Amino acid sequence: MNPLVDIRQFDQSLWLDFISRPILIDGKLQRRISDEALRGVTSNPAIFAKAIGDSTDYDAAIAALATQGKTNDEIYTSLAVADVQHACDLFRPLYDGEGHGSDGYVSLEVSPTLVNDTEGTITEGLELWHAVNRPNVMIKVPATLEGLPAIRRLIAEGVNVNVTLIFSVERYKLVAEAFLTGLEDRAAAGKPLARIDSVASFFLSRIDVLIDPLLEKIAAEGGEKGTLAQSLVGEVALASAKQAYQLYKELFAGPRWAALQAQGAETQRLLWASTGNKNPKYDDLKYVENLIGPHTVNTVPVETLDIFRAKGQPKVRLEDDLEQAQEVLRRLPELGLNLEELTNHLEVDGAKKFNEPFGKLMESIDSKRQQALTGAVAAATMQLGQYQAAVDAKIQALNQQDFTTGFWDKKADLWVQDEAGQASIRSFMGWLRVAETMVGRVAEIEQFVHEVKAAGFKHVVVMGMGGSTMAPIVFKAAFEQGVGGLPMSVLDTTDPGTVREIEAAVPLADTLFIVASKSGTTAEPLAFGDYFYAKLKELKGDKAGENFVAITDPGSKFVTAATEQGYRRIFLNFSEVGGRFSALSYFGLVPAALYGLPIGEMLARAVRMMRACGAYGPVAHNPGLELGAALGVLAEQGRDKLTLVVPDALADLGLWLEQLIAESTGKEGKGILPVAGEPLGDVSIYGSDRVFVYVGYQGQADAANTDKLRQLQQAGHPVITILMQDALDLGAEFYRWEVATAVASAVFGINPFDQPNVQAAKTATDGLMKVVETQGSLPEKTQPVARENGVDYYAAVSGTNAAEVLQAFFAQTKPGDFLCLQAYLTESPAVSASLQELRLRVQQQLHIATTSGYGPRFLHSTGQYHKGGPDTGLFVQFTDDNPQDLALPGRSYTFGTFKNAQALGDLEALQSYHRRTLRVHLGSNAEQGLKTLLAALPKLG
Ligand SMILES: O=P(O)(O)OC[C@H]1O[C@](O)(CO)[C@@H](O)[C@@H]1O
Ligand SMILES: O=C[C@H](O)[C@H](O)COP(=O)(O)O
Repeated sequence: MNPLVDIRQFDQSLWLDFISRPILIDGKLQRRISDEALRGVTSNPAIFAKAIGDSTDYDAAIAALATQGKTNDEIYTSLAVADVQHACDLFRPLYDGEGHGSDGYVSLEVSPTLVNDTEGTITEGLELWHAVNRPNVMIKVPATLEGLPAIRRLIAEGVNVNVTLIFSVERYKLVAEAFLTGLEDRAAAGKPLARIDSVASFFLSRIDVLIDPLLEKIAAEGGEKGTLAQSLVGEVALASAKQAYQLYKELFAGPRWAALQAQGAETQRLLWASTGNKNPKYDDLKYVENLIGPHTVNTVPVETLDIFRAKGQPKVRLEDDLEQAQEVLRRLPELGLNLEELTNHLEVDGAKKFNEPFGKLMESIDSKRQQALTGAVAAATMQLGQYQAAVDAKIQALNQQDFTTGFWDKKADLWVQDEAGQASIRSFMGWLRVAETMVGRVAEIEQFVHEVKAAGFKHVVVMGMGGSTMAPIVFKAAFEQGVGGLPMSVLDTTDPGTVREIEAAVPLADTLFIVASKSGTTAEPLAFGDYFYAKLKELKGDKAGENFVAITDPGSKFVTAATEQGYRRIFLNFSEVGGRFSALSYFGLVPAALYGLPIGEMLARAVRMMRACGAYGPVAHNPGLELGAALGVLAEQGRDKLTLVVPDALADLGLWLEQLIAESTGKEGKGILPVAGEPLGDVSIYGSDRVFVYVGYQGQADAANTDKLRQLQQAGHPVITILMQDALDLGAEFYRWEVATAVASAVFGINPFDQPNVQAAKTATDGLMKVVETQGSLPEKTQPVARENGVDYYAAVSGTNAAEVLQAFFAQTKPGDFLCLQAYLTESPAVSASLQELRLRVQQQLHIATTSGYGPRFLHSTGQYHKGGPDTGLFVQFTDDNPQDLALPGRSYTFGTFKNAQALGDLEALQSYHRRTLRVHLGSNAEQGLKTLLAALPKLG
């Protein structure tokens, strides 16, 4: 038995007189709707003042909006509208359902400053109606004399209206009249009347709060009047309500109403407001239990609702003792109390009660806004030596050309001149403002996180390739798991050993799997999804889908598949945001929020960087443009190896930057090669093809790196330093680097948003997989040139043993070349250490840049540069026997075969571009095989 539910049998609807972002996010409001028959929500300026002004819940959003240049009013409206929209969406099933009974509404009030302004109320009422853009919002308009014509007009416009601040039966009559006339105006204009709902909010406790002390004073004076006054104490509000209800019954009967009703009109129900008891002498449920009657609403504060749940006695009482109620109102004048005058006072006071907290709220928003505007983005120090003049000239030229304005206007001719290229560029510029859009989606994502935790999930696995998983990889390394977050793993390889490791490490039944693929067609994430879905099916049968979430573009085939498989949630990203530019969209933010990171703050920092980059008006220095111009000019002058130096915790930032820069710029034989994970060595080992970029933290000494960088700079190498305040600045840095990459691409005259040469490897892999499907295995096309100690060497160079082949392969090196290690192996500290050693030896002996990546991850990242960039790479591919291979459910091949096909396909692609390649097959033990190779490696150079 729950009184909150039982009250429904008396046709009274309970609404909640409160709203705040936390109750929207943490599932509390949803639970009240689903479990406790809550049927609507009302807000008012004082409620928002409490929710926004007295908490830090909205601070990140305020900062982001302030940075966008919004005024205090705009910030308030944006926050309130977002909450009301969110609540409307929670009530939407009720509103749309058969038993809606004119419920499912959320009310939003016009500014309390408009209480005596008819035109202002109409304008703002319509603005809010359009801004919320939900059929189940009610716009709250005060029942002042100036409010009445606004009510009529808004109703005629088809806006649902909650008339607030009604304190007397007389005024209620005028309110109902405004409603009826509004409907008649609408009918006369030939517009439909159905589903235009309105409530008349009659304020109760405030009446007693005003009148009781007056009555008590008279009572204290004694005599007959005193006795009468004593008998009326605490009775006036309820008596007014009862009389109003009788009037309601009269007004919504008879021919006038029948004519409107025939056209589908609904009555304007009475809503009991101000029903939280304010007098400790009274029962807490005084304004709830006594006002239960058919076709009425009571909007109840949280505390009162909880008391009613605990001990409420629902029963129709609204028409009890009607005569006595009349008597109460009739006899007041005998005591010299003029109810009309008194309630006028309540009206003035009511406006004040909303205006004062609203004013304080605006002051608090103002100070938070000012504070946000003082925040600066991390400065980039550029020590460019002999290149400084050329870079400055480029920046000046870009500024003269007003590049920043053109950039924000999406002028594609800043990059390429052909029409098809320009159209493609324009269609991928959604990332420019995606952070702004996501500011408005933070609450939705946080609500999802609560839902996931409430459902008992203990772990998250994000599965995808390239841009769909890079940001989560960075977050996991740069941040500790956040308070209230879930442990997170990322799967971005078809390597069976890694798949097994992840499977063994997570509690399968309690793990949420996120399949992230923009296109929804990338082979790897679909395979990961199939694999773990089959595992979950074994555990949970038809409920397997509960453990799966998709992030993909609208309309992708994957949307259909995920829907059919009953995925818990499908987040639709934005087709105009490309994979490597998607860190600040659902792809980065959903995993970040599940991991417990404050995504609102991260977005606020990103928006701050947007502002610095000219998103909201001209800027003297655009940090993204300046970095991009420097990188572009330096690359054109031969400094095309962007050597990233970072403290340990930021090591994985290199993976993200590698994809962004290499996949965007590495085409048409041009590009910037990101070199990540190469420890800094002696000045003497570096060629004149390097630019060093240090990304670290302010105030955190990193002497080993900074000393070496100083020496490099003194030796004439360009050095760029960016110092973040903390890891949350990654939001800003993602944005800075995205702009810089786009600008550097403009310097090269290329389209940064396509990846034409990635396809070559995919096509070759697809061809090989067809062979696997028909013949059962991959074709073995070539023989090794050398085979030694269980390790096979495949190359175009000749040699009779490992050392000779390695010698001959590396003998092809020219200054300005780079070594690229491609490891299609299970990632492990031992494998990584051997790869590092190989890099180090080559770097020290041949003085070339070295890169290293695990396959197939890099195929969706630096793979573009390998084939599309300049022909300066020496590629060493490592494969093994996949000793721990795994079958792929419903397919004729294993993860291992799939990975082998990817390796072989890419090798074919590299060779078709005449790249210098060496494939080393390490046999059954990759760790041992790498050591064997290192032992065989002769002195180079
Ligand atoms: O998100 P999707 O469509 O699965 O693509 C994954 C990755 O593959 C690429 O398209 C390259 O193959 C990347 O640009 C992208 O980030
Ligand atoms: O919608 C109505 C108002 O929000 C509310 O009931 C005001 O109540 P109060 O008198 O407790 O402020």
